[in-house]
Amino acid sequence: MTALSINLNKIALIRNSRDTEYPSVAVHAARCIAAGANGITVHPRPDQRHIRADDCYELASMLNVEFNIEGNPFAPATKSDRIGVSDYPGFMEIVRLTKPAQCTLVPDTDSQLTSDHGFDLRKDGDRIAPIIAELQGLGVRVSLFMDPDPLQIRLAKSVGADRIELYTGPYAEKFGTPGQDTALSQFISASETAAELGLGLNAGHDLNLHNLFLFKNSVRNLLEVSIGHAFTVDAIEMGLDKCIKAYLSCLR
Ligand SMILES: CC(=O)[C@@H](O)[C@H](O)COP(=O)(O)O
Ligand SMILES: NCC(=O)COP(=O)(O)O
Repeated sequence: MTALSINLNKIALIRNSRDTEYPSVAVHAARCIAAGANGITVHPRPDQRHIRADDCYELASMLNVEFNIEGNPFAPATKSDRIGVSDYPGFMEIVRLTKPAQCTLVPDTDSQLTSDHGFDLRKDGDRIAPIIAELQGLGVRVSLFMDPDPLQIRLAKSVGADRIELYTGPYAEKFGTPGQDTALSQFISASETAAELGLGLNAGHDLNLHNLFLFKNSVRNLLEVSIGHAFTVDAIEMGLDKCIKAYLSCLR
């Protein structure tokens, strides 16, 4: 079964647009879980534009499903500019304090609009390896955000990752166009490389109710998808419970 992990970034984005605690990220997480979500994902960025360090602490204290924290391991500590909002202690400090089931390392720069590429481990492998070892020493499963590049996936294995998360933006972009099958074939071969190496396979970014079923039924051994952007809009249109069930039905 492929686990559905709901990314709550966009709920936090709405919350942060006013000086209020509504909507509560924790309450929304509980509602997603009650509706059948298998996990919760957050991506605390240094500017705390959406998910804050405080959200991570609260979620870590309450979740009874897999908690996946995504981010750049080199993201530095920053000062909060909002009254009542804690400073951002640095990505690795958040993970040390919360010890989630899984940490997905993502090579985002601090100013990026969103995540839009995987690691280049030829460049970053040497400095990522000790971080992976530290997290695993804390009992945290480590996944690396990767492009569907077999060479890079082999390097992910060599630096000790437990899993990779395939960045599915390029697949989503080509879905429904003449380039769809070529794009998908890259992810299929990447999944076969991961399976050959014994790397667990996750996937995420721009997955939705239109493109998820084909992806899930094309790649091998997909363990988890993390979905937030499209899910949030779909839930507004369909209702949360119905939306969770619609996404789960794509994963059966
Ligand atoms: C790593 C990834 O693809 C997403 O999980 C990421 O969290 C999206 O970040 P934003 O929600 O800030 O666009
Ligand atoms: N890792 C992908 C994720 O958590 C959510 O990505 P998106 O569905 O918001 O594009």
